[in-house]
Amino acid sequence: MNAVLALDQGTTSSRALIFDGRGRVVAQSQQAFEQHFPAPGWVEHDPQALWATQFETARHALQASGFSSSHIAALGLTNQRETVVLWDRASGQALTRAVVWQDRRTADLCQRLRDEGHEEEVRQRTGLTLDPYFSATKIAWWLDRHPEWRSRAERGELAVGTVDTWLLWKLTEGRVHATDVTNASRTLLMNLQTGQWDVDLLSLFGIPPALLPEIHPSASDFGTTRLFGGSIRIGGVAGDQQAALFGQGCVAPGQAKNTYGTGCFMLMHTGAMALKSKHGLLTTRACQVDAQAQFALEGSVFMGGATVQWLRDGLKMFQSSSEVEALARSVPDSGGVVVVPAFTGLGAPYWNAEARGAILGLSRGSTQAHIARAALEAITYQCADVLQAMVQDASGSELQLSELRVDGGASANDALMQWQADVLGVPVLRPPLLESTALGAASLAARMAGVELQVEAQEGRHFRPSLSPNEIESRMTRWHDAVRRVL
Ligand SMILES: Nc1ncnc2c1ncn2[C@@H]1O[C@H](COP(=O)(O)OP(=O)(O)O)[C@@H](O)[C@H]1O
Ligand SMILES: O=P(O)(O)OC[C@H](O)CO
Repeated sequence: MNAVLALDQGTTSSRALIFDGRGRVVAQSQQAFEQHFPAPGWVEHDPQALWATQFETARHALQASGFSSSHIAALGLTNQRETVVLWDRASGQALTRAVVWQDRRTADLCQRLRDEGHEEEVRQRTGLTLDPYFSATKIAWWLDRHPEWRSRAERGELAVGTVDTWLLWKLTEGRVHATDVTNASRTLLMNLQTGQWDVDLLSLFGIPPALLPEIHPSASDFGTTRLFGGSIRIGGVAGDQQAALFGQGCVAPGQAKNTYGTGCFMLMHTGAMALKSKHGLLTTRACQVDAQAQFALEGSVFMGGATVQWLRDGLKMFQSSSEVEALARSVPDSGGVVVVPAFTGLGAPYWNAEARGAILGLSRGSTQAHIARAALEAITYQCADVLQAMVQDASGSELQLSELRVDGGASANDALMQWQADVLGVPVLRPPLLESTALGAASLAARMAGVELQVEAQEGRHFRPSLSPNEIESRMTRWHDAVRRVL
């Protein structure tokens, strides 16, 4: 059988999808889990909840499909990146909650390392910036506060990993402690060129090598799981944003996608070339399917769909995220209101961990609808800043961005996509299947199992830009003025 099971462990939910040989979804299951906010700026997940929801969704999807494990050619795993888990190798139990990518508790440590002059060296070696977003300072934070954990880590009794590594350990019942290059490239510990842990970086962050998993290409042998009745081969692992890039078919230099989930993550494939950004973007690994390393430029925006969650849960404007579209469309414009959703600082291209959110331009006539519209526009402006940086970085090279492919939960919002095309001045293409992340993981696994998915080309929806260059400029100027104020 050519069916493939994809597990997508995201920031707010775990999903499992079963694809047939043509890349069609034959069954799926999704479960949300609790978000923990123990202190301002802290975000944690219970590792056991990540595993339990992921395992349950896989079981449900298999049940719903009517397939048994013998029908599944391979399993592909994709995950929220940077989030780290620490566990005891003997018991397989986590020592503490996972520290999530959005968590800002290590802002001071990052600042200290910057003050000591390490920023440039870290950027050269990893392609990343010294920001609490990435895994290394989160691990250092644990070991600095728990000397006994450090001693146990040095003795090889503990294991650390991004979420893929934790789930692999669970799926293989402790037989495999591994990750792939895309996930490892988000830790601040992997040398971008060699694709291996960098001993100087391990020493800079004080991380014992015995804690870390092996790094493999994204399509490779990650062992087998026997938890679903038979034996299923795990053939693909990738961070969710790189998996989406692969799933959108962006495998050639210049092809780009933007995923609108909790955050927004725009990635442009740059082929075998690690393009260094001069405009605040990250250089990262794209999915690797053979011996050749692949690279991408990335702009990470922390508050994407999470801005809509805040309107829903924080301001109680509506019950379901999808209601934001009608509310925002009920006014012709934002009435001069600008929302800067810097709730957890600002990511690319600003990289400011201290900035906090603001609503500007309020008048007596401002309503919920104006704020909702301004919040959606803020998502599009943040992505426009990233695209602008990407175009500047790519100028002078052969990379040409002619359209932006989109996916993720919030890309279902037509208004958001139209306003996005408007401020980008570039067509936005939305495929019929928004689950590019899971499809990417499935394609990697299928490839490893030798059963390439024959995905049928299907017409997506195009959103074409409709604003004049002057209008784009005036909106972006107003946005940049607001950003300057929160910085
Ligand atoms: N119609 C919509 N308009 C705007 N935002 C939406 C819409 N539907 C979902 N969202 C937002 O998209 C996010 C969920 O997308 P998803 O891809 O499932 O995220 P993740 O993988 O980060 O968990 C949530 O933040 C939600 O508020
Ligand atoms: O879980 P998502 O889809 O919000 O993605 C999270 C990113 O991987 C964080 O870098």
